[in-house]
Amino acid sequence: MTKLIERFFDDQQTMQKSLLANTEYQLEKAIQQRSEATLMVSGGSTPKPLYQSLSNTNVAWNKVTVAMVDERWVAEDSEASNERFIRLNLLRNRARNSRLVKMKLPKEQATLAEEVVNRQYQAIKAPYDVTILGMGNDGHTASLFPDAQGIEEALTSKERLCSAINAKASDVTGEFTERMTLTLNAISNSRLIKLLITGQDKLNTYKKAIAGQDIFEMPIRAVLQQSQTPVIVYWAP
Ligand SMILES: O=C(O)[C@H](O)[C@@H](O)[C@H](O)[C@H](O)COP(=O)(O)O
Repeated sequence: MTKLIERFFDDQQTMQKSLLANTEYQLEKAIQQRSEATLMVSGGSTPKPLYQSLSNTNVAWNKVTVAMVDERWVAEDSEASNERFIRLNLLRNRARNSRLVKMKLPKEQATLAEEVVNRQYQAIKAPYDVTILGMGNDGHTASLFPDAQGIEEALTSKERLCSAINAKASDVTGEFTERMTLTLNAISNSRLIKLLITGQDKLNTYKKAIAGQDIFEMPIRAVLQQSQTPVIVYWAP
């Protein structure tokens, strides 16, 4: 069982403040100790305020590699693109000098890009310093969706860092079922994982996740159950 640290707050503002301070500290510590830092970033609405505030901090951003945790297989200028979201919210202000490792390549299908994306991710220094994750009420994290095509390999491969995923269409995926995602193997190879969730529904989902075992039913369980890396769960109503 991994070290699960639950940091539950009274409101989102206090949560974001603490999250910002801790993330900034982790990046600065990494730069001090190893002259560089790696920040793995998810899409989703919950980390948006964190990214916006982080972009204004005094971290030595030219020493930071930012890499995508997951991506929808859409054009880079699409509103559904996580890369676009990261460029608009994080890679600006002082953080505009950081290096971005993207997942979306000009290939028609995610599966056709898997090999090259894996090679590019192999060049990122690991363990990653901070990995930011979200969670959906279907139990997905990153783009590790229950019942998706490719999920078994993404949760069990010991070599792969990134996997192409074809999710079952649902309210959560919308029309964006074709994805690229970090594998569990890559996510676990972090110094610290931060899971960001808000609202009562997500709290209920989280409680259901920690109460059960089946990682294919709720892929977030695989992150909560791994024993390699501490996970800090940030929650606010
Ligand atoms: O591309 C994405 O959408 C994400 O990387 C995904 O895994 C997200 O983190 C969760 O769906 C939670 O999203 P919210 O923070 O918007 O609830």
